[in-house]
Amino acid sequence: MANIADSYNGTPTPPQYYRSAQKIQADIPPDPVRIAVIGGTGLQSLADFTHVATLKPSTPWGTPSSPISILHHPSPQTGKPIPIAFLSRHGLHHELAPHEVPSRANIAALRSLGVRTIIAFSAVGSLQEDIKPRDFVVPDQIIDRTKGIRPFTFFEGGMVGHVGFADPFEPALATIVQKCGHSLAGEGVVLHDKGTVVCMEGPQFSTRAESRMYRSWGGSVINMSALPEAKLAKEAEIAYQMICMSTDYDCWHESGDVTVEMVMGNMKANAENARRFVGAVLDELSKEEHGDLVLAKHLEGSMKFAGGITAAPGRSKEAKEKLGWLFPGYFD
Ligand SMILES: CSC[C@H]1O[C@H](OP(=O)(O)O)[C@H](O)[C@@H]1O
Ligand SMILES: Nc1ncnc2[nH]cnc12
Repeated sequence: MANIADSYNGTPTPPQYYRSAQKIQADIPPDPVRIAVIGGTGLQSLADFTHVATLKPSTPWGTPSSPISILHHPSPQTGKPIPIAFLSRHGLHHELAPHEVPSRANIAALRSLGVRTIIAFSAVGSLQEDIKPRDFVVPDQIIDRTKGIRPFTFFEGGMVGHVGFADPFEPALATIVQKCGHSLAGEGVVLHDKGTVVCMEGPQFSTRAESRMYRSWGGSVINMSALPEAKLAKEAEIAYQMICMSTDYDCWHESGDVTVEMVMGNMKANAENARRFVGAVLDELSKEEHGDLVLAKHLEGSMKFAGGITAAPGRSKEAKEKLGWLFPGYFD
């Protein structure tokens, strides 16, 4: 049996060992974890939930951005605790720049725990007058303006995979998120049901010419985090939806250029609404009627075919081992 040291020595830990190898503070809840929240800028923890364990998993793609907290969320129907995984995208202290976020390790680690649904939070700049600072947006599309310097696929080095990415977010999850957001209108949550998120490389903010160009392209909001996270979630057969909170008008707007103080100030001022929003979404996802969606049944097995294009003689041993870790039994 693997021991706790395996979490630290860089050895990829097979998913089946996580219960024994990666417990740090307490026993892992007996149920597999199906739902994860990835917190972004200004949302580095979910304080209102009961913390039951902290995991430090290792994967063939390295270690995640932060320890993974396992939280208990009481089911609104049965009161039974539902385990939720929480990961802080930029680390516990925001020490990782957008291009340094180990997205493959994050997504692989979450999948290995059993996660099949991710709600990802992001602080964004607004590219549209009607999306005001502190408004929320449920994006349905992405424009990729990253520069190819972030590892963006699990399928490489001897195993090729091509997955559909026409809808980068999960429409059924978006519907739930929209309903929950609107239910909080009385608490001051303003929600835009759709939007295109431009994902830029950063870490510098855009030039004014770029910001104006993104507006002319139909961009609604801009961040530095939607990719490769959304692509990797898709490859990992995980239903993924981002919730964006506008923190500024980017630099196209006459009100002034974006600064970190502005982003953090608006994020902090609206943190309570962000937490309420996430809580409402978790309440809804915990309902039995969403069981199949939360398990992403509709995505299950899709990579067996999308990732099986490389004929057996062309598959490298290393790629097979890594992908076998992520998808046990798919490519044997
Ligand atoms: C601190 S402003 C730029 C930073 O904020 C957003 O982070 P996240 O998406 O993780 O909330 C944006 O993507 C940039 O990484
Ligand atoms: N204006 C902006 N550009 C890119 N990412 C952001 N995150 C928050 N505001 C942003």
